[in-house]
Amino acid sequence: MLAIRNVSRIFGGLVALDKVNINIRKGEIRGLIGPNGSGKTTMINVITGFYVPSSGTIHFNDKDISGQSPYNITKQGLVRTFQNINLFSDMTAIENVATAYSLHMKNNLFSTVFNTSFFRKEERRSFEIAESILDFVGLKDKKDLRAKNLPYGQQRLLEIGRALATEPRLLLLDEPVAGMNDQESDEVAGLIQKLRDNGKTILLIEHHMKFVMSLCDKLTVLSSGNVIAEGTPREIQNNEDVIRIYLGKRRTVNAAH
Ligand SMILES: Nc1ncnc2c1ncn2[C@@H]1O[C@H](COP(=O)(O)OP(=O)(O)OP(=O)(O)O)[C@@H](O)[C@H]1O
Repeated sequence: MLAIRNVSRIFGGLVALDKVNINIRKGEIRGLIGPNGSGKTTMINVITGFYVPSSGTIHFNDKDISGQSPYNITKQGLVRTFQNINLFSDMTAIENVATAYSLHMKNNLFSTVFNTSFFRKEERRSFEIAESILDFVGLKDKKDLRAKNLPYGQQRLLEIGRALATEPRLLLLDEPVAGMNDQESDEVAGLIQKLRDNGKTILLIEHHMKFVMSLCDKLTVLSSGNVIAEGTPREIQNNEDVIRIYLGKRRTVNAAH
């Protein structure tokens, strides 16, 4: 579904990604891990069009998307969430999701300005869809609360809800459980599994080892812009190179976090 071939990204003299190859199959949950500064965020930014690759290609469903704008890439079903909360804080939960859906559907200016019956119908539909998405992410009973009044974990769930409103086929989650307690991260893990069961493909960056090890089908490990290992969580836990790069922090990858 996603084929990253020989992708490099250079900032000045710094090689943030060095001829990276990654292939992601439809329906898998892939984790991208690696120490700070190893190139994970740069990889997501390159995939989603926020950065243009210095060289190499990215194909999504067999189509070359390298260097396309983030807007165009999102429209094709490759959608991301951000490390930091990125909600309309004064809007309610349902408004946040409905807005994301409407923007995705792009009501034309004419119908918006003149408030035609078409627009009113579309608006009703966007709220119906938003409600079903909130139900899916477990926030239906919070739909009328302002985003800023939700606890942190629920704000992150709402962000995933906003991403779902743009009808992704491949969802990229940037540190989805950063700062969450165990119960909150279990909820996110359950949601990601449910997404996969509904036909989505997931690529996630996460430092929380227990989370990625229990959730992901396969892991790709970056170190200094290079893929140093790829395999099942069990294979990665036993990989000498991976254990070595994590040794500075903890004794084994398995024990981390
Ligand atoms: N816009 C930029 N300009 C210059 N250097 C950058 C830029 N973005 C990233 N880098 C550098 O590229 C390297 C990879 O950074 P990146 O943020 O992708 O790593 P990361 O694995 O996501 O780290 P973390 O886990 O801390 O988020 C780092 O050395 C970083 O300083």
